[in-house]
Amino acid sequence: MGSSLSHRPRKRFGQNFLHDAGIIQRIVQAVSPQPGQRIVEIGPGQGAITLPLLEACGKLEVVELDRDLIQPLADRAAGIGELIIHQQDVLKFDFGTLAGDDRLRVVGNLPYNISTPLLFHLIDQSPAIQDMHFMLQKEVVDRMAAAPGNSDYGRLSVMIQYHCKVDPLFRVKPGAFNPAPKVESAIVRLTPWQQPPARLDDLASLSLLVRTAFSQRRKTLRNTLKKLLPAEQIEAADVDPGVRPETISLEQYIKLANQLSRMKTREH
Ligand SMILES: C[S@@+](CC[C@H](N)C(=O)[O-])C[C@H]1O[C@@H](n2cnc3c(N)ncnc32)[C@H](O)[C@@H]1O
Repeated sequence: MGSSLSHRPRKRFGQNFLHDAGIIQRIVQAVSPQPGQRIVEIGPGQGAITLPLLEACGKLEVVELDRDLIQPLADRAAGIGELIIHQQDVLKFDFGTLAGDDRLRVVGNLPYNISTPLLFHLIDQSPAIQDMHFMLQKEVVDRMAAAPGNSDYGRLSVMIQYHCKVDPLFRVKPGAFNPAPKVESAIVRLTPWQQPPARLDDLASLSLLVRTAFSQRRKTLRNTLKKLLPAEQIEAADVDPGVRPETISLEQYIKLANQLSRMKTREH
């Protein structure tokens, strides 16, 4: 245990360790781990959430990049339950290799510097996931949960909401961590939809369209989507080409994406 206590948090790994027992308890209660469930934790660090999760479910897999944290973590888990540690970069981790029969539950106080690419990496695998509970920068949670018309509404909102139901749970103050981050944090629950919210012909079209639309938030769709979808095609999807990207709902983006797929098919 001595070596873990002397570990100096590493900024490049986004290490802000949770020490507030009340917050740790609230997170574990929100996850509500049950014996036998397949749970994977991203970035266990010194085990703040890992150990109570392990205690509740008896077996846990974790993905941690920092080699120096592995042995102290294994030592702490000894006698509590079966902890399987993958010393790897989670952005390259194939969650499919963990797949048994039940869908995975994913938990993590995420390194904030990789949170957006990590969310996109995970939603690609969402059919294999039952739910995810994450600590993130509060502002990222606000963007994930934002509705059309809100200034936080953007690419992250549309793409996450296409895959998952987003439930912001509670806020966490910087003082709950060591070292304290500069920003406020929040816990969010993401539950992948069993059925997509509307019929989408292909995900690549939605992704391209949303990225292009929000590349210039202040311009109208007519202007930003010019090279992808002419105004009459936007109208054909029942969307007004004269409006800005932040006013378009997920269902409307799906209609536009289907229009784009149809055009691509016609061109080939
Ligand atoms: C914010 S800390 C959280 C630590 C611990 N779960 C806690 O709540 O105290 C983020 C953790 O993710 C790990 N990490 C950073 N980048 C990672 C990556 N690319 N893949 C896996 N783990 C990573 C860090 O080493 C660190 O342990």
